[in-house]
Amino acid sequence: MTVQVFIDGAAGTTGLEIASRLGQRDDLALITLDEQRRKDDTARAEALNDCDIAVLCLPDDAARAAVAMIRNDRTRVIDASTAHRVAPDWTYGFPELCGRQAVATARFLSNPGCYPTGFLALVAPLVRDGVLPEDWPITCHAVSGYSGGGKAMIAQYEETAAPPVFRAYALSGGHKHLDEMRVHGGLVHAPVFAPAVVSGFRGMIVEVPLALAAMQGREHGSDGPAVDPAQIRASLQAAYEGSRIVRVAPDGAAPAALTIAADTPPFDDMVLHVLPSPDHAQVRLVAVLDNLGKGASGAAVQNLNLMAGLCETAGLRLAG
Ligand SMILES: NC(=O)C1=CN([C@@H]2O[C@H](COP(=O)(O)OP(=O)(O)OC[C@H]3O[C@@H](n4cnc5c(N)ncnc54)[C@H](OP(=O)(O)O)[C@@H]3O)[C@@H](O)[C@H]2O)C=CC1
Ligand SMILES: CC(=O)N[C@@H](CCC(=O)OP(=O)(O)O)C(=O)O
Repeated sequence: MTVQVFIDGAAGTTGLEIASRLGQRDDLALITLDEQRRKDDTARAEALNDCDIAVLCLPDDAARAAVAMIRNDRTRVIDASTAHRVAPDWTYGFPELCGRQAVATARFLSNPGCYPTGFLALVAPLVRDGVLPEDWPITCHAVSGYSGGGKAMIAQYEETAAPPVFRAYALSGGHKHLDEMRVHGGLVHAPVFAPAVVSGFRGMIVEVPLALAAMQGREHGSDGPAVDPAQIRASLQAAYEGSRIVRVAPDGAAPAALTIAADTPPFDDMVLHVLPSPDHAQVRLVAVLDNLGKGASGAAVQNLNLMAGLCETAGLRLAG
């Protein structure tokens, strides 16, 4: 039987990219609402209750309201918003970290945030494997394309004469992703999070620098085992072994730069770099991903495929 999918918020940035990924598929049928009805609650409630899987690409409050409109015990939900990411009765939709089976059987699934996807891919396996203590003081620097801010930010960048080329924000802390990073990272403390937006459309670089030597001999005890970049690499390689989506860049000389081209097409893979200093006293962990690929829309399609029992990567634009 063909799986019926309804994208609530299909005219938005994330929704459009999901629809374009699903457009050529014949194993799924899309329920669509025209421009006049896409924000009509009666039409939305009908679609939400008629579909097998609803993908919510809405602001947080609208996503909560959409879930409340579901009156049956059958419709399954993938929520791309922040609303349910640390809710205890929701499954966190990061199959490489939380398990494909958990995703495949989820009724209510929360799609990870874009920055947390890069952050958690780098940090969660290390904490889980005991390579990093759960109370390590972690910092995360990240740079996103402006599509990360949705339609409103796209308009700011594309309809303003001279938008900023670089915009650091969340300067007083309190970013909406902090809880998600802490909880799913297995961390005691939320990271110090320093995000920025640049004037390219898509893509993001998320970095977690670790001062390995500086931390030895402090609260973790001078006799404690040193954290070595080789252990970090081994933990990440084991976590993503066999994944076609998340991979660890080969060991060797660090690239001169990590870049995302201004006109880069959508991409769904995420590459993790382990970049130690020559003396291994420091390491920079860096994730390169598309905020609208593994950071949102591609991840939603991956989760949808697992939930519907379809090929995990069908419909994702994967290189190879
Ligand atoms: N952009 C990104 O890179 C990422 C986004 N997300 C999350 O995905 C969600 C959607 O984000 P994004 O696509 O960027 O946002 P957009 O603003 O681009 O799209 C949101 C869409 O939801 C529609 N909408 C708002 N309220 C309602 C409502 N009550 N009923 C029906 N439709 C409604 C909007 O309508 P209208 O067109 O009229 O404004 C718009 O089309 C957000 O929660 C965001 O946090 C997650 C990861 C990354
Ligand atoms: C560039 C930009 O503004 N990014 C957004 C995060 C992207 C997003 O919409 O958040 P989710 O990934 O949680 O859905 C922000 O920092 O609030």
